[in-house]
Amino acid sequence: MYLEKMSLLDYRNYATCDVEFSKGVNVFLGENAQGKTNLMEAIYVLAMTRSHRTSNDKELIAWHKEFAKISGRVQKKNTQFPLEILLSSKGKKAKLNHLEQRKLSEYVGHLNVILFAPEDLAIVKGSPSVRRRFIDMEIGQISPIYLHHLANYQHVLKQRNHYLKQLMIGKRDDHTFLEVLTEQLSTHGAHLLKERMSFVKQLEKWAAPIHHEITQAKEVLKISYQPSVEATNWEDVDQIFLDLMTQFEKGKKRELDQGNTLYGPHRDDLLFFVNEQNVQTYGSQGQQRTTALSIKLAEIELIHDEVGEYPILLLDDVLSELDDERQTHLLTAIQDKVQTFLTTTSLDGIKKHVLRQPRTFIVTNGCVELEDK
Ligand SMILES: Nc1ncnc2c1ncn2[C@@H]1O[C@H](COP(=O)(O)OP(=O)(O)OP(=O)(O)O)[C@@H](O)[C@H]1O
Repeated sequence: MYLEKMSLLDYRNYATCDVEFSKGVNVFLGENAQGKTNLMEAIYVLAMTRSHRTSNDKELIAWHKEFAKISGRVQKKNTQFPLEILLSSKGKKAKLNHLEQRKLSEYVGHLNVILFAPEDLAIVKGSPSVRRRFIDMEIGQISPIYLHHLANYQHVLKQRNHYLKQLMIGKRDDHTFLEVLTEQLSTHGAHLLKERMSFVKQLEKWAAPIHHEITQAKEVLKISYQPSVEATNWEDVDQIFLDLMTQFEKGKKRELDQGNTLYGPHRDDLLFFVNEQNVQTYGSQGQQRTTALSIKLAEIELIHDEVGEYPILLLDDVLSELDDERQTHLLTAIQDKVQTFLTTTSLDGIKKHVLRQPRTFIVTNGCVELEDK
């Protein structure tokens, strides 16, 4: 799949902008703070309905404006369609084929995107919440039902935490409602866990050989999901539900003492091991970078496997951060099959010969122009 064109209206520092992209490599070249990342972000929002940089949609609207619009046209093997996102202080609307989608989860997944930015090192180095968000965003792209369970899980979790606090401070003493919430949480939680376990297995299947190759067979990458609840069979959603319920029963006193939900997918983590050592704790900066790169490249293959088409790839400010070998590996892996967008302040540090006929855009103060050849 590829994004044929995109238009912006009052998006960040763009008043208006219309760009037609190449199916291959697109380069956004410009000085600092001109709007290169804003363009990448707009593509990401068009695909995912939310930014990778902020959870506050108001920041995306140009200063002193009421609303912002991003529209684009997607080409797939057998179909093509327009997408549109409208952002306003009242909320956002997502249109697929000019029709507003009632649920954002029904919109997400029509344009698949993988973003690789320097912050992605946090998937390896950062806190468990970063990794949980990563898993949720990536599975959400290939499974709308996952997003449905996730939204419900988060809603019930909030309610349950609030109710546990009220029980803790003695404002309530009826445990029947807690049981109802526990059952609902376990229902949605079981679906999340089943999908996460299967996703992590797939991710490892694709990432391990890529990592092996980038490190010239020196390193073996393993990825392990760390659940806060033990289940007897991760492929059986009913069994996971029962195991969650059992854990809540066992841990009831602890939860009531702390007024908080202590088990379930919102407490889980993902660990990366290189040659059997936890790369977050013991890995060098280089090993952590390679791990992040392997994961991103694996995701491209994973989406292709699930969806039948390659996603588009956004490389925000990462190419110059990679050494020659990793750069070559990345660019060769995507060549001719993945539509790629990359930002840079200079093409100097970039292996231009590997980039076959890129389309270069000059970005200056919220304006995008095709480079004169
Ligand atoms: N809501 C907004 N309205 C208007 N301008 C905004 C808004 N949000 C950010 N900006 C402006 O966008 C510019 C930053 O753009 P962006 O983050 O895309 O920079 P960049 O070209 O990627 O730079 P760098 O190379 O430093 O990463 C800044 O000048 C900032 O003031």
